[in-house]
Amino acid sequence: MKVGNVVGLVGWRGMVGSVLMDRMEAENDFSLIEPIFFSTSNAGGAAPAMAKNDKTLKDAHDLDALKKCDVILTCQGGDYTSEVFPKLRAAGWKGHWIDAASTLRMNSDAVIVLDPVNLPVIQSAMAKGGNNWIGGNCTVSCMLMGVGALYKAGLVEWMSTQTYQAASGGGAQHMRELLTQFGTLNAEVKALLQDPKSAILEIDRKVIAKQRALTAEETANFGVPLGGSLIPWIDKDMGNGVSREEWKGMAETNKILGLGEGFESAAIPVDGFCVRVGAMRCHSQALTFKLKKDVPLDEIEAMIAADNDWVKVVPNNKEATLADLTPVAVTGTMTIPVGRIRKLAMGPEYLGAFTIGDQLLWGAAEPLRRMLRILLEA
Ligand SMILES: NC(=O)C1=CN([C@@H]2O[C@H](COP(=O)(O)OP(=O)(O)OC[C@H]3O[C@@H](n4cnc5c(N)ncnc54)[C@H](OP(=O)(O)O)[C@@H]3O)[C@@H](O)[C@H]2O)C=CC1
Ligand SMILES: N[C@@H](CC(=O)OP(=O)(O)O)C(=O)O
Repeated sequence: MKVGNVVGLVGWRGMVGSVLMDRMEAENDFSLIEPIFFSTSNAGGAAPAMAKNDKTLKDAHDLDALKKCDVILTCQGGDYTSEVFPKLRAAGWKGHWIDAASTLRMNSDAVIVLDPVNLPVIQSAMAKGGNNWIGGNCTVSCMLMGVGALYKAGLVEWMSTQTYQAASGGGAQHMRELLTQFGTLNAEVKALLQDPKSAILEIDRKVIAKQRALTAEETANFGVPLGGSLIPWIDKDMGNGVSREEWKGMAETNKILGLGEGFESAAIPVDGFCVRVGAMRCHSQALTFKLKKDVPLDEIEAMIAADNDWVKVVPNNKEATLADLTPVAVTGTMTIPVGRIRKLAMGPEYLGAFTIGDQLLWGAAEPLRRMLRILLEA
């Protein structure tokens, strides 16, 4: 059935929402829709420049206003989803709900959308009348954009991930906190740094003393210092030694691929450690695969490179890695580089790879934008 073009946009001025708006403008998506802009804080205020006929912000809690939309696209966060979505459905709204928050992801009537990887899963749900389309966890989406080819080819027996996740995953305040900490540490040793004869161990002593002395205010978001350190725990404690971010790795990877519970084929084991590092907005990850058979490296590289328009195989040498396989190189781009691809010492079925993605683009905004296009063009 043709989907109408009245699209309610909630959370459009947040960090994820702003990236989404930029991408929608760049891809001319607004030419296809009649946007209605919602706000949780400024109903009645002026909508942004992309508004067409309706130039006033609507109240994002006004069910009657929301019900007028054919599609609602929200980047407002999980609390908003938990509060508004059930009420809207209970009120009989049958429109399409596209959401960046994790709240509904594992519901049986929701699809985790990442169309370059799981268009068949999306199309099958659409054919059955599905109307809940949820963006995946950023780490999982970026990983599958990079190495989805190996899963599609049925080659993966299991995968282990070791992540290096950026501050942006926590939100805008976390990015600010990281930079503030870097500044504080630099200020602490500025004079010593300017003196080329100063002792590095004295600098080191002053830095660690300052890190340990950071106030509760200076670590309000991460809880402990991140500048010059790392945090090997992301998201909630599942109570069984696994962080929620690590749990999502297996749960969401399989759901995106249409494997495991509710599907015909068994889930593929995915496990590892998720670590917050002092990068700004790119999530990086080192991957270890146990393949089902020994496949030559050149075939693996060709398979990965041909999978989608955004993945880029980076030759496994130092020069190419430093040029193309860092968060600094990838930030703000749609490219998903996959490098350091090599067979590991454990045997010919063991494959290593390293991949990076901008967690606000492929990790959050882009799969939602593309889902909107899929609905509008159906
Ligand atoms: N950050 C991330 O990496 C990812 C986030 N997500 C999901 O997206 C949700 C939103 O995340 P994120 O975009 O980081 O959240 P933000 O905090 O940047 O924005 C969320 C909302 O906060 C309100 N807000 C209050 N003050 C400001 C301000 N100064 N500037 C902008 N907005 C403000 C806005 O609502 P209003 O206009 O109504 O006042 C805005 O829509 C998350 O809760 C999560 O569910 C998903 C994947 C990744
Ligand atoms: N948890 C991710 C960011 C995020 O929002 O994830 P999710 O969409 O799964 O809640 C991180 O901190 O890097």
